[in-house]
Amino acid sequence: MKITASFLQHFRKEFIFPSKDVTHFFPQHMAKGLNKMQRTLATVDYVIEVHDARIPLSGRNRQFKETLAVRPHLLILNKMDLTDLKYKRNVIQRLKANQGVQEVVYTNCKQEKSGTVKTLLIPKLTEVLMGTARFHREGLDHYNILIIGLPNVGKSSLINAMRHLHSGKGKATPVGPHAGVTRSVLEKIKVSHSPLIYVYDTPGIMMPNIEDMDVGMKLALCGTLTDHLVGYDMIVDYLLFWLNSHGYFKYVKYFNLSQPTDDIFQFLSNVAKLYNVVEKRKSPSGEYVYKPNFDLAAKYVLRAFREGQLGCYNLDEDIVQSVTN
Ligand SMILES: Nc1nc2c(ncn2[C@@H]2O[C@H](COP(=O)(O)OP(=O)(O)OP(=O)(O)O)[C@@H](O)[C@H]2O)c(=O)[nH]1
Repeated sequence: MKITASFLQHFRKEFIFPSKDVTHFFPQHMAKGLNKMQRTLATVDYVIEVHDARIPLSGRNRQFKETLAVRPHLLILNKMDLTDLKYKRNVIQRLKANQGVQEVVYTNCKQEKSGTVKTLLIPKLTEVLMGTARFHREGLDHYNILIIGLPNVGKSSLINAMRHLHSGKGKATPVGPHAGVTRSVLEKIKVSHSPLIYVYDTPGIMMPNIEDMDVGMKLALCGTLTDHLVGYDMIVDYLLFWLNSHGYFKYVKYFNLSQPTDDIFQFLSNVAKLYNVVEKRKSPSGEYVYKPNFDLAAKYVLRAFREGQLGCYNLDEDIVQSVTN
């Protein structure tokens, strides 16, 4: 069966990504954060940028340098448990060659049992800190680090994992599945004794860089934008398009379908039936009609994707391949 690209067919020409609306929900929150960040910078030695490993090349805000006046040296690609690691080497090469990143570390901050923060991040951080010029903070016995990144990429989870590693203390920075959870006041947390490293509790939230619709939809798929502003069914339609056009059909079995489909309405109807999210309504003639709840069905699909149930993907795999081939 030939799977066509439904998203392209239906929307590419007519659909303009609602980037303004989507990013407008952040301004107050982000403006405050930026203000705080800028005031904090005088006492910051180093900036760590966190990004989602499923979109290693898309959506990063490259204005970090101007906004923060400190160059982020270390890029953390978090949620490595959800990405396709066969592209890891090429992604790192590409980031270093084309995006001016000096160091890249992959982490999984959700299941820190896997030890990525302890075994990969802390040693790398120590190494880069030792080799970094300290500007006006020369001679001080401790390092201050500011963590920045787009909403929902795992900044608070990273701080919690570092805090836990060092002190055995549990969660203190709020973590949530939706974009824009962190709001608290800046506080310093000790995350390493030797060298003495502190991390600012409130991670800096940056505006995503939505270059085009593909990038916007990938950001939405990873939960970096506000779902309801983009539209649940729209995000799922993009997901279906992406999976089909890359030949990934794990979703067929997961949602009990008989075959792949590029029809978003048929797909969501099936999911709605499977999860029993069908509304019963009385028609004007008195008969009952059953209407699938597309929004709820789409939420189930998104949750499955974001938990890795539909497979682990690098949504930038085309860009990575186009460079390395
Ligand atoms: N699978 C997986 N999920 C993660 C990982 N790190 C964080 N998460 C989840 O991603 C979601 C967002 O995590 P947060 O730590 O709140 O992200 P944040 O960047 O601080 O979010 P904002 O406060 O919105 O900026 C939560 O549901 C976390 O449990 C990871 O490495 N793997």
